[in-house]
Amino acid sequence: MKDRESIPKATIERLPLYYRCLDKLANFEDVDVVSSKDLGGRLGIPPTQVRKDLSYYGEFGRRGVGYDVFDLKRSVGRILGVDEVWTTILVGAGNLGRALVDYKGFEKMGMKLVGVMDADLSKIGNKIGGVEVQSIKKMDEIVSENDAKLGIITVPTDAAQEVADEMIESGIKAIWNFAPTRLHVPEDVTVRNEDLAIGIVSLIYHLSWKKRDEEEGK
Ligand SMILES: NC(=O)c1ccc[n+]([C@@H]2O[C@H](COP(=O)([O-])OP(=O)(O)OC[C@H]3O[C@@H](n4cnc5c(N)ncnc54)[C@H](O)[C@@H]3O)[C@@H](O)[C@H]2O)c1
Repeated sequence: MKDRESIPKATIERLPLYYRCLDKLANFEDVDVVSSKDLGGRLGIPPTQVRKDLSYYGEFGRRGVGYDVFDLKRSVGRILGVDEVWTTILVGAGNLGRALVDYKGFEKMGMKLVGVMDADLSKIGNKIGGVEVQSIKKMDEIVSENDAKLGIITVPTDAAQEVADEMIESGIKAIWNFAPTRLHVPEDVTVRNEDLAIGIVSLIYHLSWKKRDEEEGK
């Protein structure tokens, strides 16, 4: 494997796409061998890019034959770390929190939800996606009992930093943040911000410029 620091961020972000596609090929389409052209074609990624991305991590597949789907899925899974179970907590059992807890697809990516917490007393004891909502006061206990390292934040913006601080204090090392705000965290904590509004606004931007061009007869 190449020096980890030299691997482009874009390559790392494509790995989960390869993994999901390989999982589909192996488990739902019974495909044994796949070429970089076919794998890339399914994802809209040029085959040269597929080969380059994988080459950062070693030698996979055989020239002229392709990749063994099962082997490559296992290798990419290992590279990503999704072959392990990552115990996870979620804070904020509201609309978005509920939707995320209900989605079972994350389990395939190694995520195991061990606790859902909220500050609203009326929500404590309710079950969402089969998981009982617990008090935010139980965070330390839940994190240490389950050795949780991953935290998901689905609270309103003004509560996000406070929740992040509590998570870090209790031992969480990676945060998936859905609140549209920048979190301040120590260097050894990784944050991924998922700002859903950015996606829709960028679509609206394109629609709006197309409309303006049409109005001007361009
Ligand atoms: N709902 C969506 O589709 C959506 C889309 C984009 C972004 N978001 C963002 O996700 C976050 C949640 O949105 P939502 O629609 O689910 O809100 P919501 O109001 O339905 O849920 C928020 C939950 O957080 C809990 N909460 C508030 N403060 C807390 C604290 N200090 N500790 C623990 N729990 C606390 C509330 O009791 C509530 O259950 C917001 O930051 C929002 O901007 C939501």
